[in-house]
Amino acid sequence: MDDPKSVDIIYTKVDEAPELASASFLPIIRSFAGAAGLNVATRDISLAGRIIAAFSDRLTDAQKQDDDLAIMGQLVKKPDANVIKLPNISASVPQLVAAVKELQAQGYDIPDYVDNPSTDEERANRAKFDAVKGSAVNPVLREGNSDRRAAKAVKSYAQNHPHSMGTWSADSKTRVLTMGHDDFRSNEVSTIVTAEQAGPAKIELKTDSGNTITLKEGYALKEGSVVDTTFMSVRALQAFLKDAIEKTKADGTLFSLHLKATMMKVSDPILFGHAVRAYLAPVFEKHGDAMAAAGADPNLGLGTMLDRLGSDQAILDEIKAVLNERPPLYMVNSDKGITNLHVPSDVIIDASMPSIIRGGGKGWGPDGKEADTTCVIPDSSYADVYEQAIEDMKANGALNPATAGTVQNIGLMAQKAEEYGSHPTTFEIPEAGTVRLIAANGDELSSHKVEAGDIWRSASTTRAAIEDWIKLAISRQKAEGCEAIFWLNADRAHDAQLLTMVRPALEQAGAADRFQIMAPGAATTATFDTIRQGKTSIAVTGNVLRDYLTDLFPILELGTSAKMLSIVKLMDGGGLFETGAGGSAPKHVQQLVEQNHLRWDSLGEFTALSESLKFLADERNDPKILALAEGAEAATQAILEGELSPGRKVGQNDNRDSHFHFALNWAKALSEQDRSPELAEHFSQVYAALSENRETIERELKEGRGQAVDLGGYYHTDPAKTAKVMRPSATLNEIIG
Ligand SMILES: NC(=O)C1=CN([C@@H]2O[C@H](COP(=O)(O)OP(=O)(O)OC[C@H]3O[C@@H](n4cnc5c(N)ncnc54)[C@H](OP(=O)(O)O)[C@@H]3O)[C@@H](O)[C@H]2O)C=CC1
Ligand SMILES: O=C(O)CCC(=O)C(=O)O
Ligand SMILES: [Mg+2]
Repeated sequence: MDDPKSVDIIYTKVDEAPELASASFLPIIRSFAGAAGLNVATRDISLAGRIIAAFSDRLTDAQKQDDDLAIMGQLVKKPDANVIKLPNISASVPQLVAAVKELQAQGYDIPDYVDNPSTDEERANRAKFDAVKGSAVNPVLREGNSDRRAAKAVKSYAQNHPHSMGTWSADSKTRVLTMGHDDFRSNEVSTIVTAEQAGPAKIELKTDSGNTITLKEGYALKEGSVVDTTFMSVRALQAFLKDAIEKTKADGTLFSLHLKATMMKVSDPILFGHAVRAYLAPVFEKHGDAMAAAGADPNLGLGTMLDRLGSDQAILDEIKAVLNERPPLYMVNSDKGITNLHVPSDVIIDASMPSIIRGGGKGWGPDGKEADTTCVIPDSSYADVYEQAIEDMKANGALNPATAGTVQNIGLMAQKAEEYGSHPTTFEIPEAGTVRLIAANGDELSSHKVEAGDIWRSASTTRAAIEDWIKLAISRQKAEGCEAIFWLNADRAHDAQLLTMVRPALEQAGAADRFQIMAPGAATTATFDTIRQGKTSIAVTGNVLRDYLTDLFPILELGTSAKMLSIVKLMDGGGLFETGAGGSAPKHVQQLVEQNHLRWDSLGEFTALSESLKFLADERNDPKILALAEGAEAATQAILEGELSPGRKVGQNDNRDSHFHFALNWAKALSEQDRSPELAEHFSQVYAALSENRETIERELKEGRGQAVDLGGYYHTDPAKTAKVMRPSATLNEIIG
């Protein structure tokens, strides 16, 4: 890491496909920004980097790393923060275990991840792993609300080059099943913290056997925060899952479960485990003890269970038999036999449901064929969005990306808003009793009667975050002048509290007539109606729907959420520019390793880069930086118009080729602008060198395509090996260098 005093932009170091792309693209950015005197530094928020930082006390000096995530957590609260954030792995336990294994093999003294820690040391290590697990990065960096939309050029490109869509038929058997009672949605209690109640609250379980267990002390509640508590009844969940399996069997569809085990890292792995247990119920009934003894924990997924059962043929045969008689499972990879229930983080609802909807309601079955799918979404808080989307497809057919309008999103995300901030206050209840949330002044804010195994949680959202979100919505609606809907349900406890702030704020701003307020299901139908007419709608939503909708609509409109502009206006004045709205595409890494082709599209990085530079230019009133920003925008446009984005197959252009063309067009634009004669002079030389050597560079970039490559690791790759693969053109490197 460079001298922090001279850092202008932080570009995050992450994992998987986006990190491979950075190996090629970041040297180009640094070279171009360097010409304007800017220093682009990196901070490591990768899974491997976070593990190394957490256990640095056990490592050699050469292996140690700073806790870059903690440093960035401070940075985003400073007014001059300017961060380009790429997607990083939010690790499930199987991913975490694999990363640890890889680091150990590379000579790092990282302890094993222990399922059931029994000594103080194991418990201390486990606490460190728990902090690294799941969506551990985004909540720390996202100190602002979210503004996600497709840039105009990106949207019109998608309309002119529509991606493939599956066909929907009115008699598709695909549907959503959700609980609708005894779940998080129906048990929710919500309140706004008063001045007297503010301060450290307490969460207590008074057991039916007469004991008091303190689940949490020092739960900091601020005046004006909306605080929710709720729980999922495990008894109702088990009955629901049993029934869902039977209904799926009767329908003759695939069984698929959709959760967010990464972002809801405490609750959703438990829900996932219940689903695995329900699906394999006959095996657990017969062999429960032997499976527990082997560590075949359903929360970790069928994949880990099968590994741990090793060669226990009797149980393995039994599992096989049950898989055969149950409804067929929706497959993550039917060639490799990886099911929906194998790894909790393989089926992430924000990406998995849109993919089914884009595909005409189809999923892949164990026979490698497409089939209608029953989509099991246990909690009913947001399930009706997907239900209504499916109904809309059945009634009106697939969305046409050539003519569809667009949905933008303004999401309430700042300061660990809503459910995504609830991990430290989520508990699997050890014993039947009553859970109470008690404010600092002793007021009881909520009380829930629970049973052993129920999942209880509390989430809070600060008034400052809510007010900032409403302001952002008002200013974006003003800028677009289009339809804008607050996706809030007056009949849901939490939303009703938000509405007590939203309605007066809109009135006060004189904007009430420019916004509608609709429950999520109705808003879904209305929004599809709007975009089917080619118009724009702004969805103003809470944190979870921010996540869901910014994959759902982009995947239908653009084919992927990787192309989205994703801006987080930090509440303390800085800017966080996320690259796209999607994930880190593990399949793309596999293709690179096997065929030396990286189909990752860096359009998200391109648009984030110009936004970050624009922000900096504005802040410093610096024409040189503005020239860089506008040049980057022109280069992005040239990539789109020239159809220079990566293709899916080896032999086509890949990620590296697109970076070369980006550099070429960026240099061209800079050589032609008149904001900075100095930059024009410098980049006319760069442009001349790149264009004169174009054929050589293109040939060098394509050498070795089709052959397997070695990156020296998966989670912790070897920088020299990666650079060799991702920067194969000596000519380009020399010009850029
Ligand atoms: N902001 C963040 O930090 C986020 C992180 N994640 C993490 O990412 C990992 C993978 O998540 P997953 O849900 O599979 O999502 P991904 O977005 O990685 O994958 C879904 C599919 O989207 C397509 N895709 C995504 N990005 C691109 C791109 N830049 N160019 C071209 N195609 C793209 C790919 O389709 P195809 O294979 O057809 O080419 C890919 O397989 C997980 O570890 C998850 O926790 C997930 C979401 C956001
Ligand atoms: O933090 C994560 O795990 C994923 C984030 C995500 O999906 C999103 O913000 O859209
Ligand atoms: Mg998402």
